[in-house]
Amino acid sequence: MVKAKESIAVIGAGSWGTALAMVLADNQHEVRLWGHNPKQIEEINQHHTNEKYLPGIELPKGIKGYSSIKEALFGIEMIILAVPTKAYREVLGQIEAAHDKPLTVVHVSKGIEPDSLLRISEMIEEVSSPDWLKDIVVLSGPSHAEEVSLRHPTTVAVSSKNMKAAEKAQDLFINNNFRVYTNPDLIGVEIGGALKNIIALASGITDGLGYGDNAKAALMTRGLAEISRLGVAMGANPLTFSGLAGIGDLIVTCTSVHSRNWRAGNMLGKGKKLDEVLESMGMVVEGVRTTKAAYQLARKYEVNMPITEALYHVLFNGKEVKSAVDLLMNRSKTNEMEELYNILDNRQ
Ligand SMILES: NC(=O)C1=CN([C@@H]2O[C@H](COP(=O)(O)OP(=O)(O)OC[C@H]3O[C@@H](n4cnc5c(N)ncnc54)[C@H](OP(=O)(O)O)[C@@H]3O)[C@@H](O)[C@H]2O)C=CC1
Ligand SMILES: O=C(CO)COP(=O)(O)O
Repeated sequence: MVKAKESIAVIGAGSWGTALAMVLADNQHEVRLWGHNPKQIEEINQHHTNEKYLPGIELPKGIKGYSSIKEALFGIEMIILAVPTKAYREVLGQIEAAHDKPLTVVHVSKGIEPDSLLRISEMIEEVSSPDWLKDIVVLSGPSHAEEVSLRHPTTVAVSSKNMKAAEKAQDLFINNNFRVYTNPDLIGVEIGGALKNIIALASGITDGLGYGDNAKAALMTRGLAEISRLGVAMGANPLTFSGLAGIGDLIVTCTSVHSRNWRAGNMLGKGKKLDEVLESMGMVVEGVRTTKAAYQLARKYEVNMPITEALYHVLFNGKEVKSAVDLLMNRSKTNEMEELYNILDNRQ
């Protein structure tokens, strides 16, 4: 596949920003990786490594680190936004002040903002002036940075209100190891990627409690049911949840030791306190804030989300993990498919 060489700025030099910079550099694009830690940028430029976030990985020489966002954005028309959700407003403010040309933003983060209850693309739209923001694309799917950086086969989906912009992102990233699909359901792709982290935390907890595969399969299946219920109430296409940004990402995050959400949950299940767990991680655990946001969204849309609710009480109200599981198992009996039938009836 012959591709046009582009100049692209990756904003955020953590694990995911760095792994995606590698994919773009492998595709021969000029890649500027911006991070706010000058020492880390020096390491990227001098040693071609990012040891804190991708230990043992040699970065392609085509990646150049930048600690000045103004320099990183000079002449640039496409950025990849790869910072934690909670940093978006601050970083978008810096981009607005430093941009050179109108930008297409490909966001690759997985979260929902608590209280405002905005999806990431909505937050970008709210914060950014149309003077500099051209299009917003989301890239999401089952993709641990550690495996992408080893060039192991990975599949993701891209979506946007403007599918031409999504197709452009597909062309920039796709290669023999990194297969990119388009999906026109922006809401579903963002909701699936964000909410699977809640179920990954819960799966880590049941693993930490010593429960087995039955418990995890139950969480994943019933978790997907409640993610779909909320997503559909918010306007998503139910089919998206059986795709890469839905079940795909749920599987990879609930079953992999690479997942920071699973690992954090595992420590909670073993009896550690949330504060000490988050301190020991050294990387973002998006599922914690997303649990709060999803709990609030469930109330707003009057959708039943028992796993999210149980986890919310564990994380924010000091509920014991074991009693949260007992509570879930002792809910009043129900028909597995009832709510699905209701959703389908309402859509006719
Ligand atoms: N890692 C993965 O496998 C995947 C992650 N994602 C998503 O990508 C997003 C980013 O995650 P990931 O890269 O893993 O997170 P990491 O914790 O690995 O890295 C986060 C990066 O963002 C930087 N950062 C934090 N706050 C700011 C700020 N205010 N201004 C500038 N930079 C900031 C951090 O800098 P510092 O080092 O100074 O803290 C760090 O470089 C998340 O939403 C995550 O869910 C999606 C798919 C896969
Ligand atoms: O989103 C991811 C894989 O698709 C990464 O998950 P964690 O943030 O839990 O590591």
